[in-house]
Amino acid sequence: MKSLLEVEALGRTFGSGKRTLQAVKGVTFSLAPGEIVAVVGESGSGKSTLARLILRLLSPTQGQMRLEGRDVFRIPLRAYWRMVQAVFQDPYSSFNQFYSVRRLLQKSLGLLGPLSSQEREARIRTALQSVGLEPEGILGKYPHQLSGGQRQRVMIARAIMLRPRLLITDEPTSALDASLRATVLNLLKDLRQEQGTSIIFITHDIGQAYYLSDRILVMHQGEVVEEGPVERVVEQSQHPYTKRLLSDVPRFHG
Ligand SMILES: Nc1ncnc2c1ncn2[C@@H]1O[C@H](COP(=O)(O)OP(=O)(O)OP(=O)(O)O)[C@@H](O)[C@H]1O
Repeated sequence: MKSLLEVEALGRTFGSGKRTLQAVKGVTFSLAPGEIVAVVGESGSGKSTLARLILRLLSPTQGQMRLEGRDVFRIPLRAYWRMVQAVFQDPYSSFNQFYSVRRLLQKSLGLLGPLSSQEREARIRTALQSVGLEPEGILGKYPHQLSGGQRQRVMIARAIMLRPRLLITDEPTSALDASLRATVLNLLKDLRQEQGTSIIFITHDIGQAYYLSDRILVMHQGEVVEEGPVERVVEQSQHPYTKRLLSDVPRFHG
């Protein structure tokens, strides 16, 4: 199958001289349309830097990326963000606190160009309902009036409202309790099923990666040390670092 995204020898260095830190090193992988790939690794392994590079919030110091065969850096940013959207772990810092939920969502819809007001309202309502939020109760509220779980779901609604080809999620369930966590994971599955969205699911939780993804990339100190179909990586991991990550998850023992 033709790839949606190809990432080739991607790298990012911070600082210079003795203080140089290579946060992402030579990362190469591709993502098929409708595929869910988990990126797992401990804190500091470079997962969020990789997400920011793919989203073009940060420039790489090495490597290339192609989206549907096109050099990513030749695609205008607005057009790129119509195709590639993200959900981060801390929605509070990503929202303008002075905007109501309605205004936040309308602003994002601006990326799609002119839409009729009925179309805008319909997209916003459908997106909120699909993350289990009642539009009437939430549209007039401001970020500080929402719970952490509600903010996280508004952020997911905002991303999926644009119907991106690729969704990057960075610890999207970290602010949620167990039942909402399951809701969000199932929502991501449905999104792939119904719209064929590809997903890069970043997590330190290998259990969630196992539940949701087709393939896993294991990152350690900026590099991908192991990659493969989820069952293979979990059941017959090759790299000592992956084995160590798995040994921290009680339910995978035996
Ligand atoms: N803007 C920056 N300037 C300098 N160093 C940075 C910057 N951003 C990230 N780093 C460093 O790059 C390394 C990788 O960080 P990154 O946030 O990508 O890891 P992570 O795997 O996402 O961790 P976490 O799970 O804690 O979010 C870390 O050592 C971090 O301190």
